[in-house]
Amino acid sequence: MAADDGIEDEVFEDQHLNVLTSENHKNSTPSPTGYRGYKPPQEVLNLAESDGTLSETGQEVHKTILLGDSGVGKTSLLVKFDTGKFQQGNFAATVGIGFTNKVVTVDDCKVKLQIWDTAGQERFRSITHAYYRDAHALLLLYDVTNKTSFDNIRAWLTEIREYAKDDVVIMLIGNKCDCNSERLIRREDGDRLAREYNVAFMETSAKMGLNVDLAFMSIARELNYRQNGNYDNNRFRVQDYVREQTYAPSCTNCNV
Ligand SMILES: Nc1nc2c(ncn2[C@@H]2O[C@H](COP(=O)(O)OP(=O)(O)OP(=O)(O)O)[C@@H](O)[C@H]2O)c(=O)[nH]1
Repeated sequence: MAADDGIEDEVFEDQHLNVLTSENHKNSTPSPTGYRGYKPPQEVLNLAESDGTLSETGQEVHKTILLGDSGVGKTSLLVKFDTGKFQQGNFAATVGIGFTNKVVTVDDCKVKLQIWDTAGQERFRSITHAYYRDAHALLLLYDVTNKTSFDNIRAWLTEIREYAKDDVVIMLIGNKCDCNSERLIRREDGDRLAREYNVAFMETSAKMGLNVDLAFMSIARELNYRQNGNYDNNRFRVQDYVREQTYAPSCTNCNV
C-alpha cells in the first residue's frame, strides 16, 4: 500500500447507518421458505431505489457489496476494516442487508465507499439481488476451510453476471487464511479460479487483520482511477496491483 493511502472515519451522509440485524442460529426458527416477514428498513429501501452515486457534497459514493456463502466472514471483514476489531467465535448470521460508510485516501484523493454487508443465507438471495444493480464493486468471499463455499463461487459469479453491471469491479477473497491446519482450499486454487474469471484475488484473515485494509484500498484505488477517466488505459489494473502487493515477502503467511 502506498504511503499516501489512508482510512478515515470521516462523516458523510448517514455515517455508520448500520441497519443490519442478526439472528443467532440457535434461537432462530425461520420458516422453510425463509423469513417471509423480513423487509429492509425504509432508509435502506430508499437508498437502494435512489441511484445513490452522489453524496450531499456532490462527491461520488462508490457502492461496494460483500457477497458469499453464510459464515465465510463478510461481517467480520467489514467490522475489522471499520473498527479494527474481531469477535472470535461470535457467529450471528446476518439477516437482510445494511451498510457502513467509509472514506479512504488513495493517491491523495478521498474515495467514499458505501460498503454493503449482505446475508449469505440462500433465503435472503432475492433481497440482495436488488442491490447488485447499482454496485460499483463486489467483494466475493469464500472460506479457505470450507470447500462448499469455494465450490459455490462459480454460482455466485453467474449470479453477478446476471444481476450486476458489466463493468463492476470484482475481487475474489479467500478468507480465514489464519486457519492453516484446517485449510482445504489452496491459495493457488483461488488464484486459478480468479484468473479464469479475470477478477482480482487475495487471501485475507479478518481475525489477524491480514490484507483486510489492502482488499478495500485496492478496490478504492481502482474505482478512483475509473472515476478520473482512466478506465480505458492500462496504467492501473487491480488484479496486477493485488498480485504485486500480496506476493510481497510481508505476506508469506498466505503462501501455504
Ligand atoms: N479463524 C477465523 N475465523 C473467522 C474469520 N472471519 C470470520 N471468522 C469467524 O467465522 C464466523 C462467521 O463469520 P461472519 O463474519 O459472521 O460470516 P458472514 O459471512 O457475515 O455470515 P452471514 O452473515 O451468515 O452471511 C464467525 O464465528 C467469525 O468469528 C477469520 O478470518 N479467521
